[in-house]
Amino acid sequence: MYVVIKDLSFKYKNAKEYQIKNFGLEIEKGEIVALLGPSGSGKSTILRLISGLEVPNGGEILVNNNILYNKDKFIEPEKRGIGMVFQDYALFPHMTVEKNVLFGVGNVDKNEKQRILDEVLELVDMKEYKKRYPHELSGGQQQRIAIARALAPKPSLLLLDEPFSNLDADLRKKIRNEIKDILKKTHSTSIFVTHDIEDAKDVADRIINL
Ligand SMILES: Nc1ncnc2c1ncn2[C@@H]1O[C@H](COP(=O)(O)OP(=O)(O)OP(=O)(O)O)[C@@H](O)[C@H]1O
Repeated sequence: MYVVIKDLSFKYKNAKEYQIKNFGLEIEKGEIVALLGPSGSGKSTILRLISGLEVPNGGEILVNNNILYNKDKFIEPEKRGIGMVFQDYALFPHMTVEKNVLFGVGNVDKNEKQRILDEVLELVDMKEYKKRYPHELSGGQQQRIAIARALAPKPSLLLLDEPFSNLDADLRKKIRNEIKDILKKTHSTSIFVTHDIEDAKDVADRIINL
């Protein structure tokens, strides 16, 4: 299995109860899994644990046979090679599309950067928008750029937290189909969090109810 999460448990420091108890999940390479559950069920917390933004109280997390967390080991978030897309796009407002997309791309030469930029912008059909700023784009376009930015460093795993919740109903349907195409084209192994069963059905290969 490409992603293995075993017996994960977690409690926020100031909380009385455990938010995550003995959570387990296995994902095949290239599979898109949706975590579906109501508000407060712990969806975002699970993504924070996988990305390393919170430290679990117990369990194991492995991606592609690399241990990201167990009782002896904690890999820092920036070393995990995990891409994230959030509901609020979180593009840097003072940076052009080009700068936003290349932000997380490491030490590669100029030509390689241009190649990556063209490749991911082509993928999300936004090649003409390199020099635009986020406020000059529609909500759906900003979300496509957020996905291009997450994909540019070639992450081993992509986490998407309610990526459609800011979009109106028509756009939402369109974007989720586009995203599914993009994830499948890039063979991206992905975990996608939502409280909306239609989102989950449209995008995911498999739905996990929390
Ligand atoms: N920083 C924090 N400190 C203490 N408790 C927290 C913190 N963040 C979240 N929680 C609690 O942990 C539980 C799970 O929250 P989480 O955000 O993971 O839920 P969710 O399923 O993503 O909800 P939503 O769909 O509303 O975003 C909730 O009871 C929440 O109140």
